[in-house]
Amino acid sequence: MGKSILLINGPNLNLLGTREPHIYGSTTLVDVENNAKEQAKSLGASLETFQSNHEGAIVDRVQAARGKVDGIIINPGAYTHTSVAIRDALLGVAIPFIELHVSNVHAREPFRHHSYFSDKAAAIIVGLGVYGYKVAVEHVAVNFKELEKETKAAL
Ligand SMILES: O=C1C[C@@](O)(C(=O)O)C[C@@H](O)[C@@H]1O
Repeated sequence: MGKSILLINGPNLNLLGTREPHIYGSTTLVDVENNAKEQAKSLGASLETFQSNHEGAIVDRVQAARGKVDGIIINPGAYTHTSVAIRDALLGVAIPFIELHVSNVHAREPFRHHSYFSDKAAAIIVGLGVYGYKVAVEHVAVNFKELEKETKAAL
């Protein structure tokens, strides 16, 4: 059966395409989400999208995914650097996730260098622009089962 994927974008990513385009590019979130859905479909997977500027709403959405989703792709936006609550939600539902950043956070302000997600993420994608979403969808749709097996074997 095809994978079920949840794509979550955090605060201010609704402004993608218009927000600081020199950093985040000119593709809008609607384009990113539609492309991701089409791509998932072409790989035999299904993909739902969620964007919120509110930490608790993201926690609620992650909790609602419990038992229903094979993998989460999350760009937590600024919550990357602050949110123990979203980290705990992801660990609580035990769904493997990919952490994604459009920009290379490590080449930016020092406060962006720390992430509450990276040590628990199955993979981290930074600095590929919106192309990162394409890589993430392909990885979850095609490779995630293999990855789970490898991770379990290594434990
Ligand atoms: O909102 C964002 C977007 C971001 O997650 C990125 O996609 O590059 C990087 C974060 O530091 C920032 O707060």
